[in-house]
Amino acid sequence: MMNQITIIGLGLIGGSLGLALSNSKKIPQVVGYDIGLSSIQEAVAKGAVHWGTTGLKLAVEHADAVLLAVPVGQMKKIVQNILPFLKNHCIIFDVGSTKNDLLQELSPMIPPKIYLIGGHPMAGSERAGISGAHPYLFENAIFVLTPQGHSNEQALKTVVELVELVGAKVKMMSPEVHDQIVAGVSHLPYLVAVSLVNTVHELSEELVDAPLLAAGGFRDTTRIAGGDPVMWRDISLSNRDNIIKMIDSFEKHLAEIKNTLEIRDENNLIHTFTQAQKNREQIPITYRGALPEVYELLVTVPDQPGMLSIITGSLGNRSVNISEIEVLQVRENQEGTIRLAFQKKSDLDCALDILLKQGIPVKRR
Ligand SMILES: NC(=O)c1ccc[n+]([C@@H]2O[C@H](COP(=O)([O-])OP(=O)(O)OC[C@H]3O[C@@H](n4cnc5c(N)ncnc54)[C@H](O)[C@@H]3O)[C@@H](O)[C@H]2O)c1
Ligand SMILES: O=C(O)C(=O)C[C@]1(C(=O)O)C=C[C@@H](O)C=C1
Repeated sequence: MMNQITIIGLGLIGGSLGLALSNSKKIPQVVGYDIGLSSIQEAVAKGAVHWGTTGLKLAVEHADAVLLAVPVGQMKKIVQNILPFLKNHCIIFDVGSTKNDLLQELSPMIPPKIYLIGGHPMAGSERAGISGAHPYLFENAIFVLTPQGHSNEQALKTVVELVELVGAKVKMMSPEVHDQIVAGVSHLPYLVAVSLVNTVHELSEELVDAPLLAAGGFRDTTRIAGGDPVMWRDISLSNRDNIIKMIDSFEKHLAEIKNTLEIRDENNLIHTFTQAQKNREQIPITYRGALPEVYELLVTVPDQPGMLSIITGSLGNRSVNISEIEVLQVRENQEGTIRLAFQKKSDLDCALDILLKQGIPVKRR
């Protein structure tokens, strides 16, 4: 396929792509570059890259493709710095969360015989850095590609193959449409989560027990607020206009609910909530990016060391394949709940049987 891919930015996304590509054994040289020496060391130790360097020329001069996985605000500077070292027909492939501004900024810099293809994996996490990297992060995720002028058929085919190699599914669209959509499905949720966390913080200054009562609903709706502020600053500024439109729309919906409450309009409340319930059910469940179709169990376990390995060990011994594990414990030193998800119903049935026989409290979700 190609001999060398260089990943610039060995954080959550670069590290995860490196792990998936290295594990595939289809790319002889997966090379890493980062400004942080410790990220390079960890990436090499984890097997995300075959070797890494803080020397930019060394990192990219033999690369068939350079994968940019740094915050959006860093991309332009990096492209400027690597261009003099790239060989002809090298593909620059970025995975930034916004596309239109970024590609407009990068495109004029790209010389003939160098290709530029924009991409965005719709999978990630609130955890920044290589420590959160995972080889299966992109499994079944949608991976948007926004090829434009500085591409050709062969370069695009290569990038599609790379995306499929990491387990993701390609979706082509224009950078403009991509940015309009992610303003709603990704950027607005982050900003709402931020506002929610800060609102409850204010409340807790007055009512100190507020955090104690914050349970699943609060946790589920605010997880993303734990994301890296620098990454989100860059995303927010780069997709500013679309985000502002989405905030306007969100404010309108919230204002309608506020008004309905002020006039105590019971019917309208039911109408709005029912509509939301139906709309959420309509989100496709086939892909990981939306709501994955999984079979779930909730396991109640005492907060003791080793419980997770006892559970996973007993399921593993019987070849039950767990697709997701989530610790739902809200407070330390108390009984906690673990959510186990399976892709096959037969795995769920088997897990239920094994855990019940061990006297572990478990129920279907
Ligand atoms: N986190 C997500 O959920 C997610 C999902 C899809 C796409 N993205 C996009 O992927 C990109 C990377 O995000 P991430 O979550 O991996 O961030 P991260 O903070 O985990 O990793 C970024 C890495 O880039 C390095 N870096 C920063 N500036 C650099 C520079 N000038 N030169 C070399 N290395 C540099 C950092 O040291 C760090 O290791 C961003 O553009 C982000 O918008 C993120
Ligand atoms: O935290 C997650 O689960 C994510 O997938 C993060 C998420 C998202 O909003 O969906 C965040 C930003 C990226 O550009 C893509 C994905």
